[in-house]
Amino acid sequence: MSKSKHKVPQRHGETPLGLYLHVPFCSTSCDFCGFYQIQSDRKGILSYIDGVKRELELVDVGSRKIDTMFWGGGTPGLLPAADMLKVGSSITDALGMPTQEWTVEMAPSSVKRDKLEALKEAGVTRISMGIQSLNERLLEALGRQHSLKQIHKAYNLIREVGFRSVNVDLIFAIPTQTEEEWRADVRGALALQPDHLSTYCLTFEEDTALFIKLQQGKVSIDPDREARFYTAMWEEAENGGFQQYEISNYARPGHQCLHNVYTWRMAEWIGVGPSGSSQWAGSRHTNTPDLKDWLAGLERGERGLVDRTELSDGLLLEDSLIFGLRMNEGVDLAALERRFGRTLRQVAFFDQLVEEGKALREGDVLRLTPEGRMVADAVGEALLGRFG
Ligand SMILES: C[S@@+](CC[C@H](N)C(=O)[O-])C[C@H]1O[C@@H](n2cnc3c(N)ncnc32)[C@H](O)[C@@H]1O
Ligand SMILES: C[S@@+](CC[C@H](N)C(=O)[O-])C[C@H]1O[C@@H](n2cnc3c(N)ncnc32)[C@H](O)[C@@H]1O
Ligand code: SF4
Repeated sequence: MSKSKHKVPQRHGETPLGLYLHVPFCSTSCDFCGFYQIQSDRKGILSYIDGVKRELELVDVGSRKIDTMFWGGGTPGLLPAADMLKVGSSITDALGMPTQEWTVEMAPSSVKRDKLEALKEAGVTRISMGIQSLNERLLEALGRQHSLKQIHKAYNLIREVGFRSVNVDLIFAIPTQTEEEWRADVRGALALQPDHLSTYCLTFEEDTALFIKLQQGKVSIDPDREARFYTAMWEEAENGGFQQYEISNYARPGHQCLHNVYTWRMAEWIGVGPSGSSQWAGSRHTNTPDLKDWLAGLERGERGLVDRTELSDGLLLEDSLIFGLRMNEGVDLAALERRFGRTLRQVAFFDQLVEEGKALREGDVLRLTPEGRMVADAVGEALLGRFG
């Protein structure tokens, strides 16, 4: 596979604009999950649908179109088909259809034919399914509701209805998981023949069941084991013909998640729904995470924003470098110089990364080597504050 085939086209002119919709409902609470989610009930769902419509009335994008849309959660796929269609048309009536990509996250237990058909009819192009593992014991260790049988059934149904791209998510370094079990999970996921694979190292999020186990000393974190699992995944994915395009993401050519790529390139996005985050209109801001608080704010005619940070060129440059270096395409220092008016091609820190074998320089492009990608978090931390 040639590298060029993996390139995401660069947009010229306007910065791409994305819309993220947070759907906070779940039917269960997984032991690892720190995302804002609540148990679904009819009253909550109806007030949410109304809230999304109201929030969109407060978002003014002028004549701009949205390029990508991502419905994450929570479990967007938990909404009944008719409700998904209502939310979808509130968005497309207000902002138009996304011009390039529309992803909806589904958990295997929420996948139903009528929902998939409704989503396809509405214009969804990409389904992302959190399978997490193909090992029943590990699914249980994660507190997941679905079985292996449900994964296969849900995946086959998604393929039958037919979407342009299908992603599956896997988690690794789960307590008690062996390296061979992890390799088997990657091979098993690739055998499904998805277009995209996301692999996440298990993180212990505060207030989750697994975090409590960590505090009680019942499970532990081993960075060396995580590094071994990371390398194993890399080998298995490459053997299976998948190329990494970002630290956690692999895709067949032409199937990278554009919504994510644009956020890593520091484009603009608007987050709608409780806990939705935006990079928009000169600031980074997050909606209040609580459904009731979010609705109360909308009643008063406001989006209830918390954590507001004004965007500065320094912040955007720093994040363009941190997130850009996590992608295999790396960063084009000359392009960033043009965008931010800063000298970047002669920065000693980048030369040092090259000397240490952590990065490669090809003309104006700086990208991490495999060794560099293993320590991408540390590289990112070292970049903090350098350009602010
Ligand atoms: C918003 S979540 C959930 C999507 C969907 N509700 C589901 O469970 O299938 C998106 C993905 O993030 C990953 N994830 C969430 N919490 C994680 C954690 N603590 N450690 C590693 N990966 C995590 C999982 O792979 C999950 O599928
Ligand atoms: C975790 S990623 C990818 C999930 C999956 N692996 C895939 O490939 O579809 C989900 C996307 O949702 C966005 N996202 C997640 N939570 C968000 C929030 N609260 N506000 C805004 N965007 C969010 C992330 O920035 C990212 O672009
Ligand atoms: S992983 Fe998905 S299904 Fe599980 S609690 Fe989190 S959002 Fe809900």
